[in-house]
Amino acid sequence: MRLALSGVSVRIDSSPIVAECDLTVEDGERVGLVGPNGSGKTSLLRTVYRALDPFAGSVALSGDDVTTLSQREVARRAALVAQDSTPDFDFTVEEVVAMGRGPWLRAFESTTGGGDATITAALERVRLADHRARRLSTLSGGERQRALVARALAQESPLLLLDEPTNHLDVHAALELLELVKDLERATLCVLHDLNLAAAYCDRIYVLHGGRIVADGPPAEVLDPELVRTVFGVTCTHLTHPVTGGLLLAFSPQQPVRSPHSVKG
Ligand SMILES: Nc1ncnc2c1ncn2[C@@H]1O[C@H](COP(=O)(O)OP(=O)(O)OP(=O)(O)O)[C@@H](O)[C@H]1O
Repeated sequence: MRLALSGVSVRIDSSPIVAECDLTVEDGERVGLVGPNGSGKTSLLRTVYRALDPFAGSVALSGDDVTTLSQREVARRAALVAQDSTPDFDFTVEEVVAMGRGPWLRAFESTTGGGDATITAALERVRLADHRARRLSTLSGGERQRALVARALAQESPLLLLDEPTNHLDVHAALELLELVKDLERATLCVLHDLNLAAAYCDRIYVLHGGRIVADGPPAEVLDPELVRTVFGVTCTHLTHPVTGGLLLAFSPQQPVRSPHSVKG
C-alpha cells in the first residue's frame, strides 16, 4: 500500500485551507503530520478517505486516484482512527468493532455475535476481548481509543489514518496506544500535536504551516529549533532522551523581542 498526495489543495466554501501539498506514505512506514492549530492537518487527512475532495491535485491509494474509487473501496484501503470523543450512540465495544467489517459485507449482510473471527482477533490484539459487551461510554479514554483501533483492524485496510489519537489521553494511555500502533507494522499517517511523541514514533514527519508543507524528513532533521521557533513560536532545545537515547525536545516560551522604541522598562 502506498499513499501519494500530489499537489493537493483544499478549499472550503471557496476559502483556501491547504495548498499544493505533496506527501507519501510507503508500505509499513509511520508518517507523522504536525503543525499548529488550524494549519490544515485534519483537512489534508480528510482528502485521503474522501471526506473532502481536493480542489486541485490528486490523492492516490495503491496508484488509484481516490476520486475514481467508491467509498467502500477507499474504506478497504484506508481506516480512520479519529480522536477520542463521546460517542453519539452508545454501542457495545463489539458492535463498534463490527462496524469495521462494513466495507467487506454484501448488501443486507451483517456481522453479529462473536462469530466473526476477524472481530475477535482485533479485540484480542488491542486487549479488549474481555470488554466486548461493555458500552463504549463506560470505557476509559485509553480503552475507547483501543476499541477504535480494533475497529480499524477489523476493517483490514493496509493504511491506518490517525487524527490526534492521543488527544485527551494520559501519558500512560498515550504511550500504550502508540506502542500498539507501532506493533501493527502498518503504513500509518498520524496527526499528532505532541512533537516528542511524533519524534519517538514516526519514521518521517511532515510539518504543515499555514496550509503548506514547509518541511519533511526524519524527526531529528525536521524538528530543528529554528523551524520549531518559526512554525510554533516557541524556543526549542534538542536533548538526548536519557533512557531511549532518542531525540527529546524541551520547549520554553519565546522571549519577547523588545522593540527599540519601547518606552516600557
Ligand atoms: N467545515 C469547515 N468550514 C469552514 N472552515 C473550516 C472547516 N473545516 C476546517 N475549516 C478551517 O480550515 C482551517 C484548517 O482546519 P483543520 O481542522 O484542517 O486544521 P488542523 O491543523 O487540523 O487544526 P487543529 O490542530 O486545531 O485540529 C481552519 O482555519 C478551520 O477553521
